[in-house]
Order: sequence, then structure tokens, then C-alpha cells
Amino acid sequence: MSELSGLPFLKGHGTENDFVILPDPDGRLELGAAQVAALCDRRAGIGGDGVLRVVRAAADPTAVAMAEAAEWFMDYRNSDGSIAEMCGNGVRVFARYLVHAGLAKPGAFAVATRAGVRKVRIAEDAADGTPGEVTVDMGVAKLPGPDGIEVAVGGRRWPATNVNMGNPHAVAFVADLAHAGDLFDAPAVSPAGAYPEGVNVEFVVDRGPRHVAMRVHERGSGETRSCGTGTCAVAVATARRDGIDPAVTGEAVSYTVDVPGGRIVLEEFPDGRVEMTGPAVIVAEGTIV
Ligand SMILES: N[C@@H](CCC[C@H](N)C(=O)O)C(=O)O
Repeated sequence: MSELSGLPFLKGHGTENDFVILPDPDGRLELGAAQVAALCDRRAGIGGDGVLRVVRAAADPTAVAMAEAAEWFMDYRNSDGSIAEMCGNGVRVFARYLVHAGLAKPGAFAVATRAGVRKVRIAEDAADGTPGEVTVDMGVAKLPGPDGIEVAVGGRRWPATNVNMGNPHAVAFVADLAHAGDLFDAPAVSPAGAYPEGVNVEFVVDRGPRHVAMRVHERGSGETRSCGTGTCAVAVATARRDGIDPAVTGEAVSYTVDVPGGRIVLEEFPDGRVEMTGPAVIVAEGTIV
């Protein structure tokens, strides 16, 4: 990581989906895949499921077209160094960082991402100092099909729903989360070619009315303790399984999704938008040596 020597960093997480935050306001960093992987290495690096580079939208060619709508661009990378379109927990942590660093005022503001501009709201901290939760308008979930997608682990197979939240997800309802196995390797997803860019796979069980729990194997990061876009995908897939479509009923629907690292609440509106609410905290800051 010698090229990054002397740079400030922070560490944060949202429901234990953890990130190395690299402030780079003027877009001076040339961040390669190997550097990202080294930063995310849990033994030889800082450790994280991904990296959030914080850059002014106007200073990054990917985001410059969004600069009028959002001052800051979340440049998200998976822990293997690959680039993803969106990270739901990441955008909450990114928003928390902007306020922590005095770069945004608490309340409502916009963040540019590769999936488009996302509006965030940060609630007031509780009287005991617990940081207020962060709500993000995650945009419209797309269910592009096709039917017949399957996820397999060990000897078990499940039908899966394709949900796109800016990034791709395959959501499988299972009888027991343990049936997903150790998830050291990516689950097999068929048919071949259903997800040419790779896929995040969620395994879901019911917990109660409009309440589910999930595990996830993330493209580019392996099994993580949470995936914000995954919880959105799961909420929408579960609503459709339950015969609920806010576009048809004209009423918003809310689902609670438990993840190994905590709990996220999702609300889907008649216009198809999904709002995600969950925690986001900064836990450390320092300098790369
Ligand atoms: N943890 C994230 C998703 C990060 C991107 C994902 N691994 C992908 O490659 O699409 C989240 O909270 O949404």
C-alpha cells in the first residue's frame, strides 16, 4: 500500500457491512484493484467488505454529469477491487462520513453514485448519543426476469427472483438459512449467462408477518454481515411472493429484514421507489503508514 502512504482513512459500518473510507475531495487518487484489495485485507490491511472513495462529483469523470444534483460522489469498490454500481449500506455510511467531516449538514442531502443520485436523510442522534438512523431513497426496483433462475448450494436448489437495485441480485427463499452452507464460494446460479456481470445472492427465511431474515453472498466480497441493496431486493421479492405490489394496491408496504449484522427496514411505494432505513457509524480514523 506504499502508494497510499500518508493518506487519511476512516473505518465505518452499516449493520456490520464494513468499509474503508478514503477522503479524496479533489479526485487525485488513482485507486487500482490491487490497492483496494490490500486495504480490505483483514490480516495485512485495514480490513473491510469494500472501499468508499469520497470525491467531489465535479472532480470525477464518472460523476461530473451529476454534480449539479449532488456535491459528493460515492466511488464504491468491492473488497476484491471490482467496481459495483451501488452499495446500500455504503451510501448510509458515506452520508454519515460527510456529516462527521463537516462536508454536509445533518438532515437531507443527495449523494451521487454509479446507479444515479440518491437522496439521504439522517435522523437526529438519540438522547443517549446513539447515532440517528439513515434513510436512503434507493430508487425503483426492477424485476427483469427471466423465470427459471435457480440458485444451488451443495445438493440443494431453489428458484430465485432476479431483482435489480442498480446492481444485480438473485433472491432465493429457503427453509433454513443454514442450508446456504459456509458460503466460502459463490453459490451456483443458473441458467449460465443469466447474470453476465455476476450477481449478489440472498437466502431468505420468514420470521413473521412482513418480517424476514437473510444471508448474502456478495459479488466481489464473499459472504458479508449485511447488504443494503440486498435487503431492498429481498423486501421487493418477498412482497411479490406475498401477492403485494404497491403499484397495484396504491399503498406503500414495509418489510423488516434481519441480517447477521443487524436490522434494516424497507418501504416500497406505489411509484416503485424503495426507501431503506438503517444504522451507519464511523468507528475509527487514522493515517495509512
Ligand atoms: N454491500 C453492498 C453491495 C455492494 C456491491 C455488491 N457486492 C455488488 O457487487 O453489486 C450493499 O450494502 O448494498
